[in-house]
Amino acid sequence: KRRVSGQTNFLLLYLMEEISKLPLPEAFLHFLKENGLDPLVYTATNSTPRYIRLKAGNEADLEEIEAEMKCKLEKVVWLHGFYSIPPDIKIANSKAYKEGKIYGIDAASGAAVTALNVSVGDHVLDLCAAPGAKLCMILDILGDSGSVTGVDVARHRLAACRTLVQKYALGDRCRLFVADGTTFSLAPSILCLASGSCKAASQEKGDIFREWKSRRPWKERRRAAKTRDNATSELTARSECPELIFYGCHSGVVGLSRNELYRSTCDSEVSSSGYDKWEQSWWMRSALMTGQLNISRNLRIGAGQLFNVVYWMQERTDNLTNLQLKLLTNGFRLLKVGGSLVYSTCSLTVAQNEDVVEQFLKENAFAELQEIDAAKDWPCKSGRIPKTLRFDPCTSSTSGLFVAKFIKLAI
Ligand SMILES: C[S@@+](CC[C@H](N)C(=O)[O-])C[C@H]1O[C@@H](n2cnc3c(N)ncnc32)[C@H](O)[C@@H]1O
Repeated sequence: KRRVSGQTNFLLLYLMEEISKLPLPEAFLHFLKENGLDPLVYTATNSTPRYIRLKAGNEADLEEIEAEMKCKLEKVVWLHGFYSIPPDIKIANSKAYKEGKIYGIDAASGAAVTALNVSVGDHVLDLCAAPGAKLCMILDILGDSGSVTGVDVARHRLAACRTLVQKYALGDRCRLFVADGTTFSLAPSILCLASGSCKAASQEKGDIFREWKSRRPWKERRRAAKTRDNATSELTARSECPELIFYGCHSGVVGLSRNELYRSTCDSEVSSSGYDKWEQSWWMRSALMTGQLNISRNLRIGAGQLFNVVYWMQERTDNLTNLQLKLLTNGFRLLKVGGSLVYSTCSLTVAQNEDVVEQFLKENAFAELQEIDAAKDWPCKSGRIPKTLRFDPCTSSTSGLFVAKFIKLAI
């Protein structure tokens, strides 16, 4: 069985190799041109290095890690704590990875987190958090302060994120909700816990959150399953009932009653008790651009479908643009006045990036684009809107990313 699947893989690789030698279809080249994209993004052989981040406190083990992985960890000079390794090196089997000393995260993603400028004590909201590379980096920077709320609509992906924060022992100040980010509306619970009135109220009730355990009591599991059932049957139920799948002992959840935790935030409260920082990242390139890549290659086999596919791409792009706008708008609502948010996508299209930013600024008078000071030494260029950034995969040696940073001026 193993031999057959090995032969199939070999055949597939061979076919992909042969297909990639064919020229890209005209309509696809036109699409790339409209978006200012170099076709090399799709035709060049992938030599982008892999990046790892050394978890804070493990700097002294660098040589030992290199010896064990049998490769040099090249310091990324423009990004603190990041190292590059050749693309063929697998980190998953290394001792350093298993012990949680290193984790894989693209340098451009690391730059997006750096742009957020997380400071001690910040309460950060990470919308679209799974699988959690950025969330881990934020928790690592925060150390023994603040909190991070991670939200993702895909339960299995957020479960992987939970495994990650536990593996890296970063979960103390983290809570994870399966929820629709377009309607999520819970303030950082740590603020509620800090206020004496909430504490007193929670002590009066029996139904309070105790220390998180992977094995939940039967009553709680049944309640979670019920929430899940509702969530799959109705979108509104999913958005209105976030499912808490993990919380650390200092995340502010322990000691709260369910009512307190699930109390929605009204706009007037947000100005003082909303999130300090907010990060939203999007996987458009894997969902859309890779789709385009595969499709474009398939098209070379069946060019007759070209127009259907271009139409499909357009329709899909429109839907995604609307969803991104909704996510941005809701996240901005939960942000404290004076707080900042970073919006990043791995899409390289104008529709998913500059168009979303432009529309968002039009609809939100109190949002202002901010210069990302740290970026002056980064291998990126300006997006079509000043102050936005683009990491081009061809020139930045990263997987590519668009980054925009906003500040909330008022409510
Ligand atoms: C590129 S991934 C995010 C990567 C992540 N920030 C990281 O650094 O590892 C995009 C995520 O958005 C999530 N997502 C899509 N639609 C969403 C929605 N409406 N609300 C919340 N999350 C959503 C997907 O499930 C997916 O996990």
